[in-house]
Amino acid sequence: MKPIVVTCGEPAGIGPEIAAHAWAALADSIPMLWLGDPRHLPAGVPFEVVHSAAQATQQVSARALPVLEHRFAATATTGIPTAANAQGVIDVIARAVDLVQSDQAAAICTAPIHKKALKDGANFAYPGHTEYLAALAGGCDVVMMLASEQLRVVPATIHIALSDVPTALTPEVLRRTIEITHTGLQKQFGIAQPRIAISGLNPHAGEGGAMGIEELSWIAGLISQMQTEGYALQGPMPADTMFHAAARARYDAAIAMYHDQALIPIKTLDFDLGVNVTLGLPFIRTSPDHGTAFDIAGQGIANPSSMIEAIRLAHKMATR
Ligand SMILES: NC(=O)c1ccc[n+]([C@@H]2O[C@H](COP(=O)([O-])OP(=O)(O)OC[C@H]3O[C@@H](n4cnc5c(N)ncnc54)[C@H](O)[C@@H]3O)[C@@H](O)[C@H]2O)c1
Ligand SMILES: N[C@H](C(=O)O)[C@H](O)COP(=O)(O)O
Repeated sequence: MKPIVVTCGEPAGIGPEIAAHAWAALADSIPMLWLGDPRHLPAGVPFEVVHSAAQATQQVSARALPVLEHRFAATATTGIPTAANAQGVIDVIARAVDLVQSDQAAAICTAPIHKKALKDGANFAYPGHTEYLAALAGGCDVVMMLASEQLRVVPATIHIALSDVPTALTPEVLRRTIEITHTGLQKQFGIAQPRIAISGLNPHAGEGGAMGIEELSWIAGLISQMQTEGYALQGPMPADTMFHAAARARYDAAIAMYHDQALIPIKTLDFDLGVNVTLGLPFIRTSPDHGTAFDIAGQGIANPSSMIEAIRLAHKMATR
């Protein structure tokens, strides 16, 4: 099987150490290839430089972390991003996409990036991996899903200011989010008839127009229309009461209207095991659900569980 390519992410963050832990946990079962600068790996991690994805064999993996070297401008200081390294972080993501699109790798698992460090250091034009990967894939429509055993959530708008949400959230955007989520649940999660719950935008889903009008003016109508087209949808539901255990049992994924409405419930329920999956790409991409954690980088205390789950899920999707 082709390896899962794991990007280094921000070298000043916890990405390199959790990738090393993930290799130690998964080396027997999942071939992986770390793409980055070996100078950024924690001291003592056994690694072996390979020159192509094909060389990242199970035999190599059994004795060391296979590394496809990507030379960065500088070494890294844990907890403090180096501006000169920002372009390397961006280039590694693009190189990983090349590997998967040329069929040399089975999937991509990205370690966390620090968005502001990339913007400050290299004028990175994208607010996150999700948007950058969509551009690298030729400008396809994508959605960001965070998934765990307990919950799958998708925000209809992603990395934008809260004040921009009501304008950015249009019937076209919500329809596309529902369509991509539905297809992703079928193809990547193997759910034949996905049930999708959709939140309202306003408190109490607008409470009949008393607390906002978007639910009445178009969200409910779009949901009804798409139900007649065969989608198994519920909503608009008040966001505050759609994430308790009994409610979660009634759907396969929840679509919320903005970033925190979707991500607070899953990171509260399952921060250690949540996985970020981009749906709509022509290749598989997963990521841990947490960020660069500068406050604990280099201390050996970062929990690798979300990274391990992200690699496992990428492998499961690739072999489905
Ligand atoms: N996939 C990604 O690239 C990704 C995901 C989320 C956040 N980010 C970025 O990461 C940067 C920092 O974001 P943040 O501070 O909001 O969130 P964060 O997830 O980096 O940290 C939040 C808190 O959780 C702790 N934490 C995070 N991961 C942990 C782990 N594996 N083990 C133990 N504790 C852990 C941190 O120490 C911190 O206290 C931002 O630039 C953000 O955009 C990137
Ligand atoms: N929005 C995500 C989160 O808060 O977990 C995170 O920033 C990752 O986004 P990308 O995968 O687009 O970098």
